[in-house]
This record gives sequence, C-alpha cells and structure tokens, in this order.
Amino acid sequence: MEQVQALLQWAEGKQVMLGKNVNLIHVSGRGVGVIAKRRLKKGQTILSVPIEAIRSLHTVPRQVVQSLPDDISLHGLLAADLALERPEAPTIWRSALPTLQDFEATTPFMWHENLQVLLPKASENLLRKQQFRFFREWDFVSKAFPSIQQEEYLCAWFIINTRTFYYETPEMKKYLPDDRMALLPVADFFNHADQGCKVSFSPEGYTILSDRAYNTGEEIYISYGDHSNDLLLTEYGFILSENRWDTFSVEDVVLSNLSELQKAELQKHECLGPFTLSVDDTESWRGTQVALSLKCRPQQEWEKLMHLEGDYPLSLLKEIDTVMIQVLNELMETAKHRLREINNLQIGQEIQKNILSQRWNQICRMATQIIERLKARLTDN
Ligand SMILES: C[S@@+](CC[C@H](N)C(=O)[O-])C[C@H]1O[C@@H](n2cnc3c(N)ncnc32)[C@H](O)[C@@H]1O
Repeated sequence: MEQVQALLQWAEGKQVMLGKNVNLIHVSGRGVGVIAKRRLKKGQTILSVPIEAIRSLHTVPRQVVQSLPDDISLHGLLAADLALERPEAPTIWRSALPTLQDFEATTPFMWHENLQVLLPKASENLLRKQQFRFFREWDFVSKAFPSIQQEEYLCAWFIINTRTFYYETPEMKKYLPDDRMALLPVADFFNHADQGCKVSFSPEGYTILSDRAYNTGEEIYISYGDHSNDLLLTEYGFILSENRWDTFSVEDVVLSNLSELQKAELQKHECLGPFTLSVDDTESWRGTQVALSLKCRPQQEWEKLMHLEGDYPLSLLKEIDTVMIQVLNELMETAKHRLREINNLQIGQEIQKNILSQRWNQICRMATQIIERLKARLTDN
C-alpha cells in the first residue's frame, strides 16, 4: 500500500482529487479497491481526473509512434510505451501498477495449456482471440524495440487491458471503439460490479459520482461494462458470484447435434452462432432455437420458418424446447466431466482450479434454471 499512498500524493499534485470521504485499501480477493471512509450520499463526487493527468495517444512520444506500424492497435502502442519505461527506475505511477506476478495466477492467458483447454467455450474463444492480438502486436514491438523482453511487454499489455477507460478525441477516431482508451491514475483502482458508480467524461476530464448512498466501510464499485463472467475471467481474471449480465455458450453441444449439411445451411443464412444463453433474457435463446429447429423440421419447411415474423407456432416451439432441454443436459454432462478433470489435474495453482470449478458450477446452475423454465413451459401449454 506504500506505493499506492505515494501515488495518491503524486496524483494530487496533478489535480487528481479523491473525495475526502473515500479511501483506497486492500480488499480481500480483489487487490486494492475504493471504500467509503464515512457515509456517502448519492451524487457525491468520489474522484475527478483532469485530462492533463491521463496517458493516451497524445502522451506517447512521436519516436515511439513512428517506430511502429500504422495498423498497430492503440492498446499495443500504449503497452509498448509503458514497457519502454525502464523497470530499474520506475515512476511513482508505474510502481503502483501490477507486476507480471500479480497477473499470473488469475489470468487464463498465463495459465498452463492443460488448464486453458478446460475453460468454458466462451472463455476459450475469447482467449484464442486475445492470444492472436497479443502475438501480432508483440511481433511489431519486438522488431521495433529489441530491448523490450516479451515478459515486460506481456505485463504492460495486461495493464492496458485491465485498467483503461474509454477515451475519445478526433485523433482517436482511426481506432476501433473498443480500442479508444486511456490510463487514468487512481481511477484504475475501482473494482467492478455489475452495476456501479457513473463515470462521466468531458473535454476537461473524468468524474466519478456515487450512484447511491454508501455506508462507512462499504466498497465502491464502477462497472467495466455489461460483461458475462466468461469475459471477466478472460480479460480481467475474476468472476462475480452475482452477475446480471451473465451468459454461457452452448456452441459445442448445439454443433455436435447438427449434421454437416445442417451446419452449412445455417452458415448460408449467417445463423451459425454465437449460441449463447442468458437465464432471464429469453430473446437471447432465439439463435439457439433457430439452429435447433433444423432438427425438428425438414430443410425446406425450416427455410420458410426463417422468414416468419414473431413467435414460432406452439407445436414447433414444444419440439424445440424438448431438443433444447436435451442439449442443456448434454452441456451439464460436459460440465460434470470438466469438473472431474479439474479435480484430477496434477498441474496448475489451486486458485486457478478453484476459479475454473466455480465457473463450471455457475454454468450448471444457469443450465438447470433454463431447463426448469422450459419444462414449466412444456407442461403449461
Ligand atoms: C482496474 S483494476 C482494479 C484495481 C485492482 N483491484 C488493483 O489492485 O489494482 C482491475 C483488476 O482488479 C481486479 N478486480 C476488479 N474487480 C474485481 C472483482 N469484483 N472481484 C475480484 N477482482 C476484481 C481484477 O484483478 C482486475 O483485473
């Protein structure tokens, strides 16, 4: 916490103002977090960060920008800039940022391959994309700056991945929306919840206001976005026990239930996934229902149904619900198998195995809830 206190002092000199009623402390299982030191009212300013204090495209030295290809992402560029800071003489800000060790236990990217293959499908898909992005950028950076070690770049890349805020200026428009980002000192100590304080952004800077009243000692969260636990796990290295935005993938089980011809038919209609379900949002079931309806009707009839506006006819819906129950039961079997595999693994840290097991158990609970709803619907009609 010494580095964090030093950072707070340094940040104050840059007009980064943390409200008097809040403090940064170590929170069990979540690293550093922000808590209410005294009772807070709704709408109070918790933190303000002026634009002059942030790091983004405008703070990267021209020589760094010019040494890298134009099509490197801003994420990759900011990580290169951070990695170029010499570790033997870290700035106050850099000293308060995580080290590679801090990421290793919880970040699936850094896990042993035998654990990575036990991730749920949605996490694994995200991980493969993340690996592709990282190695593409590492290729650029290692050629431009041979003095940077891969581990230094990996650490910097994950600092940018887990601690940046959305930032927009006319110069940033050339980057994809997800890539318009800035590092904000102190603001990056807020942990995530599925709903939290409002972060507002203007040409002058960022302000974080309390979304409700807080009691002394309560942790104050922001929301990093409407993210599922699979996304939180892959990108941020944690899952929430309660997450209103949670979803899970049934891709593997749906695809294993379809013939090659049926998959080609879905591809032709751009309906080959993603097959993701949420318990409460029945709209999210539609893509899976469309795919499974191919098992219930001949292709020609199915094609006509594709153009149907509104709900499926009740008789077809019952058939789809029955197939969907079967698919969800198959997913539960996969989950149980994965849980046994995790339990029997000889490699990997306990914390990694725990997070994986917790995630598969969450998926089982969500699948069970949907099965119950489908069964109730079948008996109701
Ligand atoms: C923006 S930082 C937040 C500050 C961080 N706790 C620290 O010590 O510097 C994001 C990281 O904090 C952790 N984190 C954020 N929200 C969390 C939560 N609800 N539960 C567990 N860890 C969380 C994760 O490691 C995540 O990658």
